Amino acid sequence: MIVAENLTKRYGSTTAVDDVSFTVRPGQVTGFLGPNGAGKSTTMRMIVGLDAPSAGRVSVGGHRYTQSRSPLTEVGVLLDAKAVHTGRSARVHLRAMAATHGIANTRVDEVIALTGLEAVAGKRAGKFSLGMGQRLGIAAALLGDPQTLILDEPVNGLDPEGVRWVRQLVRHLAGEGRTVLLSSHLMSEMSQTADHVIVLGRGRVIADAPLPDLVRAWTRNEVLVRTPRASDLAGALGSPDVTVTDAGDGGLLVAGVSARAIGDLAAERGIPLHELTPRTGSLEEAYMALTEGAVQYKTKEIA
Ligand SMILES: Nc1ncnc2c1ncn2[C@@H]1O[C@H](COP(=O)(O)OP(=O)(O)OP(=O)(O)O)[C@@H](O)[C@H]1O
Repeated sequence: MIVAENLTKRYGSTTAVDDVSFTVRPGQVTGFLGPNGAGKSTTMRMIVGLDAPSAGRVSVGGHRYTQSRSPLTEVGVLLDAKAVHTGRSARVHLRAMAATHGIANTRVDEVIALTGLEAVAGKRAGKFSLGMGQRLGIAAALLGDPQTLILDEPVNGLDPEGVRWVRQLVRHLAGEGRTVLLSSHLMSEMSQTADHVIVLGRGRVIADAPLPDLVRAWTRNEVLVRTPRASDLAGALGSPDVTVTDAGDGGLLVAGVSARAIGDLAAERGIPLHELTPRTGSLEEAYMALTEGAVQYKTKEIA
């Protein structure tokens, strides 16, 4: 369990993390989301003691990470995959890490196999591609078989097979009862991976909820309807709670009423339906709505 209480980090006049409190629970994958510069990495660095909070506190497994006698076996961390780039081979790098914690070389071989690095384990890690470096960072995080995993953008640079592997891995680890905190900007990936999400915006927590609840709260369910009598159906649906918009190509997007109710109404009025498709909102839509006012680096809308 990770517990942050009123965590704050200031760099000069910039407040990178502003009075942030949250709990990351075991047995589930918690996604850590937010626009660029929202404070995710800074928060993660404070969790593992790489940055000292300006105010507040954070504990992992009931105590401060820096007070841990055996950090590698308690918390697996992937913060900056580039930080592992080294003149040593991947295997030697992992063995050196393992030696500091009395971890056997057989475990090094295990994590090399688990992360698909066997073919390149003898090569200099400094020559690794982005994806290989990322796999090595994940191997290092798993080395001590830790109860808690903190992974900052673990799928960055991975190929589709690697992305899927990370998803399956973290779901498996959470299924074993571990605590997993994972950041990513890839919303479709996050929606398949996380059970719970914490969203930061300009250094503050702007959402902390189970993923399905967040999507439900910040998106609206719509129904795509196609009928040759669109204006008749739109008229029949007319009510202050229902919005009907033209979806083009003879289609209507209807919000505020279920697909079943639309189907029943159409049948009652003898209006033929050619399509009736419920559309549930996505995490990406929810995220965009939620962070609209918290995006620091806005891009120009492409017409
Ligand atoms: N060492 C530092 N010195 C000064 N400012 C910093 C430092 N580290 C981070 N910041 C600032 O703190 C804010 C939060 O940055 P942080 O890297 O934590 O955001 P993030 O959510 O991880 O962003 P990204 O998604 O781009 O990785 C930013 O405004 C950043 O410029």
